[in-house]
Amino acid sequence: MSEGEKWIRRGIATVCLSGTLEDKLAAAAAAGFDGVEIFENDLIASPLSPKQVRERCADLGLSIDLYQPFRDFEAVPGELLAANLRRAALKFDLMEQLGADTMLVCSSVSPAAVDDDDLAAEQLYALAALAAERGVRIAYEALAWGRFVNTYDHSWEIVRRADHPALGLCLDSFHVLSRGSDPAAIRDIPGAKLFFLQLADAPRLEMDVLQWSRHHRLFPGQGAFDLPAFVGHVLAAGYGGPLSLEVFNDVFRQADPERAAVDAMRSLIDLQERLSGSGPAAVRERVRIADLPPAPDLSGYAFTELAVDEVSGPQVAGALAALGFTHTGQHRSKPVQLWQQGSARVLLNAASQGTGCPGGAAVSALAVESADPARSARRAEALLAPVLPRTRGADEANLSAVAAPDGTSVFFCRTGADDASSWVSDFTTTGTALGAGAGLIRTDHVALTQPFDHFDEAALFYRAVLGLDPEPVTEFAAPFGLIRSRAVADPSHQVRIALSVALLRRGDWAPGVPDPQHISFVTDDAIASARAMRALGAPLLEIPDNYYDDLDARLNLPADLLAALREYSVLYDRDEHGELLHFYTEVLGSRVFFEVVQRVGGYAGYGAANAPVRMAAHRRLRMARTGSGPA
Ligand SMILES: O=C(O)c1ccc(O)c(O)c1
Ligand SMILES: [Mg+2]
Repeated sequence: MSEGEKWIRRGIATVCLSGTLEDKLAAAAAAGFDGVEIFENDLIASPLSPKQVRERCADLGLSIDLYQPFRDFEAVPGELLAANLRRAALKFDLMEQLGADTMLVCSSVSPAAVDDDDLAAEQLYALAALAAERGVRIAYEALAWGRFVNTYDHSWEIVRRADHPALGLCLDSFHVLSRGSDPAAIRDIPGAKLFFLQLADAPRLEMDVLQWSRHHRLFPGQGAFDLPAFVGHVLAAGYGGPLSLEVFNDVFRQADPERAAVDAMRSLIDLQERLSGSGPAAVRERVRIADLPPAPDLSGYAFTELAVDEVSGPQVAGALAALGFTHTGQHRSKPVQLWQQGSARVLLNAASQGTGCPGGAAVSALAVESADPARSARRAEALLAPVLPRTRGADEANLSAVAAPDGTSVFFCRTGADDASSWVSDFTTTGTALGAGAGLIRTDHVALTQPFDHFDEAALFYRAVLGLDPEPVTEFAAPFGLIRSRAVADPSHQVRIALSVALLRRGDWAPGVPDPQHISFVTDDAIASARAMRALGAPLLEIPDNYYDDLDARLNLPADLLAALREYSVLYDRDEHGELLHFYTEVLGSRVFFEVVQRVGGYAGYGAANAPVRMAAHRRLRMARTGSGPA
């Protein structure tokens, strides 16, 4: 077997990407794909002749793995068959010029089709015979909404009956998994009959399957389907073609194609890593990516960094002091302060440009404690994370950082090490964190609102780059629109990142905090921390009485607990594992605030049920401050 055949090839359908055919091909090549599926409409709209497209692809190092889709062919009355075969013959001419040897035929949705498997098989045989004369293969795909053929086992039954060497199957994970078919039986199909494999993930939705497919597909790892298991079956059956993405998604179709293609490639690298972890050795070897180091264990946050300016800097510093933090260090060469309490560390960086607006503050970086920071950085690069250029003094730590899709820098550190990954020696000591402060122990999570167009990309990025596990998507009704959130966390829950997004693009009426972000710290006694912080003058967020009356009605908490929660404006939630007591500060600068959480008995969530109350409280304060509305 040659090197070229040993490693599985990666492809992408042009329909996944935005722009003209030329834009799409350039983007696919730049992201490192080996091949493309050419979507017919992209070709039709292109000024390039099929031969020129072939040349363009060759120049870009792309093979044309599939021409698609050819629709409404099979099981029609005789007079229509002739027309369909003529249509196919002309497409075979085109494919010859393109240099594409496989044509996708989707199961018919035509009102002219009849429910007759023998007729479908007979006509597909005729098509395959014509194709074979032209050196072309037919890959028959059951659309989930096909009129009579809408499951993979049915499409296989027809292909099996037709029994022509130029006729095989195209399996599309969306069509198989959206219908709830058991993919395990794919293993029983001869590998040589699996001509093509299209991959798409999707969120679990209860809706019409065609709408679901045409608008909501996602790249593997971004949705709810078990793609590693699915692909595992297909490879175990002996499929030898590419892993090819076919994702119809409203957002991706409007996104910068170069960026979307990178997101797509990252999804395949991640999928290959998952596949290489189990299954037969021969399959594992084919999908393995040699230069992708496994994710090192993470043991927590080294620090989080806020970009501040001369207005927000002192305001945030004052708030941190009142939360019991100590200003323990000053950067040797930059206007960066280190604040610490327990192992919770916050940097205030007045040098970066990233505050968003005058007087604003924003999360500019998060730094994780990695068992092997250099390996973490190599992994991030292998997953196509943009490596950030760094300016640093001669003897300062050489921390590598990458940029997440939302612009946040991600650093890999080992705070206790005596090498470059320990960043603390870049700071001169300005104070010592004495005692317990106000009881904060470490950072619990960082919550980042994502740009609408990059939510799914960001979740996959953080998950794959940092080796985190996704938590279920939750959605809740908030005062200014629905919010979707999804957290990702390492297996031991030392690093949690909570991502959220408004379900629709925001309009102009956006009176809430725009794109809020917060950093959450752990206490083991929320009431005591709130009391201590209040005594220090911390700007804690007040929660209205209605909230506590409702808590009482819903949960019947012990009276003294309820009274303490109410007195200190501490919120409460419960899940099947335990309880959450948590409270917030006011917004500092334009969008950032802090949270304190006490997780009791393994509570796993983030208090989403309370987020609307928090949002309304923040809005009330904002209006009171700016004098532009009722308090
Ligand atoms: O939505 C469609 O029409 C369509 C076309 C081609 C495909 O491969 C597919 O999965 C869906
Ligand atoms: Mg398909």
